[in-house]
Amino acid sequence: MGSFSGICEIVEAKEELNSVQNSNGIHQAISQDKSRKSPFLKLGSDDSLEDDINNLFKAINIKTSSKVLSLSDQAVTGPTRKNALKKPIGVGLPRSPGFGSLEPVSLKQALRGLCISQASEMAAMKRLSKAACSPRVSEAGKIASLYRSVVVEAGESSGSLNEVNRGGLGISLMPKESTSKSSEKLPQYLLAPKMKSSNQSAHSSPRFAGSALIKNEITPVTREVWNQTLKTKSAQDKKHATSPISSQNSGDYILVPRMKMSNRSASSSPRFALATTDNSTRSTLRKNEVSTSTKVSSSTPSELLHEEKHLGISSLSCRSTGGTAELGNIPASVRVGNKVSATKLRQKGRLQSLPSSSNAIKSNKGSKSTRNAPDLAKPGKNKPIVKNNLKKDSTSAGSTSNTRNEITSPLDLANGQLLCQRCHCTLTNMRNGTSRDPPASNCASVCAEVSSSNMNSGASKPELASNNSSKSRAMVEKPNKNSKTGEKRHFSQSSKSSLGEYSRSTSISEESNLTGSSCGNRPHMSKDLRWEAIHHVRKHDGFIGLRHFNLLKKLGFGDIGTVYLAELIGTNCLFAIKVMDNEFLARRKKMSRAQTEREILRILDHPFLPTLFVQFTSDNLSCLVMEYCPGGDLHVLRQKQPGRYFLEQTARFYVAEVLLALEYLHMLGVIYRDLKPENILVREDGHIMLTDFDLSLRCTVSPTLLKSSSLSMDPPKMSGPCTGSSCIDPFCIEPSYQVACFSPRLLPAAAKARKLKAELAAKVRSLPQLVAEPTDARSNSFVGTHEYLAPEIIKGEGHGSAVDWWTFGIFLYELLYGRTPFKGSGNEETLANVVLQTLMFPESPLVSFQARDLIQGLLVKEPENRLGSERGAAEIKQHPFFDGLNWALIRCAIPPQLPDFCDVGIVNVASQEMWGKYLECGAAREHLEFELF
Ligand SMILES: Nc1ncnc2c1ncn2[C@@H]1O[C@H](COP(=O)(O)OP(=O)(O)OP(=O)(O)O)[C@@H](O)[C@H]1O
Repeated sequence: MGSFSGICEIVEAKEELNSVQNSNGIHQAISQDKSRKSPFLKLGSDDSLEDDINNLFKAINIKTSSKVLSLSDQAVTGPTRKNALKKPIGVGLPRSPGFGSLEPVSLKQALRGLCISQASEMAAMKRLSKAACSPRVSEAGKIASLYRSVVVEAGESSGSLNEVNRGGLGISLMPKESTSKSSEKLPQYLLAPKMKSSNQSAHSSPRFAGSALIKNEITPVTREVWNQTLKTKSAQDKKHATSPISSQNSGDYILVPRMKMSNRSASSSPRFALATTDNSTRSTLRKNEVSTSTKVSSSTPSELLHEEKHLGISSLSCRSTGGTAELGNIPASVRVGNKVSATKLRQKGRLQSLPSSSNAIKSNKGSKSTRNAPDLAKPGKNKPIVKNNLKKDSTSAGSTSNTRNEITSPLDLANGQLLCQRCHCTLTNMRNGTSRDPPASNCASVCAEVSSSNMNSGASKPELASNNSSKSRAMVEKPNKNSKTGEKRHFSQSSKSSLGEYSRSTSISEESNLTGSSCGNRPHMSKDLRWEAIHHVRKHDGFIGLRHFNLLKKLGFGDIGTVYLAELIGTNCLFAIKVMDNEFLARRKKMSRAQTEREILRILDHPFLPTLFVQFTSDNLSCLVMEYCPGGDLHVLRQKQPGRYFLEQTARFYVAEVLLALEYLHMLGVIYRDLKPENILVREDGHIMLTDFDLSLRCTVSPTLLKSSSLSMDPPKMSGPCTGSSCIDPFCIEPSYQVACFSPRLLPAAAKARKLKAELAAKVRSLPQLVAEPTDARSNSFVGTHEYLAPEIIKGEGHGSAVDWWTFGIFLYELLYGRTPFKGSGNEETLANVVLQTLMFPESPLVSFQARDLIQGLLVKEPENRLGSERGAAEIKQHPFFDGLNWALIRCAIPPQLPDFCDVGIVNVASQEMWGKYLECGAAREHLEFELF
């Protein structure tokens, strides 16, 4: 009867099951059934034999069901469970005439019914197993999503944590070991088909493992995940406890592993955030190193000492940090990075144990004087026109080296300071109340601002972070309250133009850069925290001067001044300060050069040109505070290459960036006139920076939009696979100079793509072009460097912007061949060669036809026939040598090599009065500057 099936039966059966489970015996079950007088048993109570059989069947059913239930009890809930309970019983009953029927049944019928019942039972068990598995899987999914959510939550501020723990989560849901162990206990017929498949299948095996079983299996693994998560979290928490600021930057501490996964991110321009795995990792570590050094240089005692002495320049002292003890709290990736940094720092510390004079000399390795040392031995090598002896100072060298050697870690946690991995600023422990200095909160806001902006920027977060880490350092230390001295007066006497005022005035650009805008007036650097740092100092002290900087190292010296690496006191901001002695300049009639440079620097805003942060005059020293480039210059870099020349792809990268810089300068009406590898510095990210504008010529320029009709003079194209410039990869290596017969056989699709690309490139070429070439500019100055002088300059015919394309040709030649094309045994011979000698290419190294063709086009002696003379950079950019290069994305491209960072040496200048002693001027390859008219 149908009326006896259903919930009632199930409920009854369940109760029975509990009893059976407890009693472990059929007889007991039967007796209990009897004693309970269940309705089910009542049905067959009239016939003793059939009654017994029924009881027997029932007991069997119950026992079998109990197994199912015992296994599935915890796993199966709700409807599934009901079905599971119902079916083994409910299925058997209606089919068995004896069960649920008042009609008497024969033994045969009963036995048949038993068979049917058992078969049904097995089928039901199978179904149950499926039913049990399915929720299990979904529960596993739930657990997975739960963990995900937890992990996401834990790593909300750190994307890479998510990555890391997602990996862990995946593993946690595949408890192979426990699965196999559990499986061993199961009947073979249940296991075999399931266990052959994946782990997921193993979960589905009819072990009827409920959620508890799943939990048991997963727990050991998930515990690991949890532990990892918690460890990371606790490390973060501790960091947070150390500084609330760090919470916003916490993600940075795990950027290292994440960045390993990223493709093309920070290492190109940090700002533009693209770099490969290795590059980004290297970049990160190197940034750590740099930041470490920076941190060292900004140690508080030094600054206090500095403040006490009221000096613009002081010896540097460093304290031992307690960071090592705290490293356990830092994620491994960070620890590794910092270990590397610390190790390198210690090495640097050893280096710094040399007297400062040695440092100065060492540091000048990359400077012009030292760079040309090998060349000086050669006959006819240009000598500097003005070269003062290098002033050596050994004052407080010992103390400096000692203190530097004490440094162990950039993470100064013991002192409540952390080095922010995002902006490399020092994070002061605010939560512990150790920070009482207003600038700390300023840093907090600065960091918060950058952090939040970075957070908001989605995928580009790490890249932006790495960008800021390399470029920006915020201030945290307390201001120099005693520094409002004479310099302030200087600042109040602003003078913008006259040389007389120049010697006693202060910054023009300081005002323009800082007033009313914390971001300065350089859009491409607007996010740079160095603006904030300078702004803060100026706001606090009312001015900014030499006394606000710690000199760390002499970077080099040129014709008109000496360049130092300097740190803005109380911050971790590094700058290159060019210091020029006004008296010296006036004496040597070089004031105008200095002024030209200053004026040009003030208007620059380009990724491949220096940013002038501030300028001021202190004690008759004119100072330009600029971006610091830690990678040395291309002259030094070239010397380090095998064969002392660059590979063509490398050279192409550098000349392409230089070309963009020159194009920009020309658009501003600046003819550079002094292009040479020495003036091209390598940034931390491997991109270039064109410096040194004291020989530049300012002129007017009228940009012209050339229509397609006037662009018919496309340079001859070479046969080669890549003829288009539509590739999104700025440096996709599709050598257009590849000879067709060496090309791999092309698939039709590839050929089609190439054709499309070529067509697109043709269309791009036919678009109107903006040409801003100062073609009318003329100068009769005899300026430049002998080997780079254009023929028209030597001949004194007057020159214009085409001289930059000549020097560009010499520059490319030198990068590719390791020497300049017209170099003679002496300056005279060199000049004669430039005018008279035909351009020759050495057989070795092998250089592509395209490169040689470009050089040939540039080194045309008549400026009017020279490539670029008509349409400037736009013309040159279209040369096949640059085919396949995406100019718009070049600053996002991965540089050919990352620079070796110079040691942050220390110049121990005892007092500001000694600045003059450190001002040296000289030249490596002789600069010529004779105003003829
Ligand atoms: N921003 C910078 N970052 C790192 N190093 C720099 C920076 N600016 C200059 N230098 C180093 O200082 C040296 C001298 O600088 P610079 O050439 O600008 O001085 P100069 O007196 O104008 O020289 P020149 O004789 O070419 O006119 C450079 O060769 C370079 O090594």
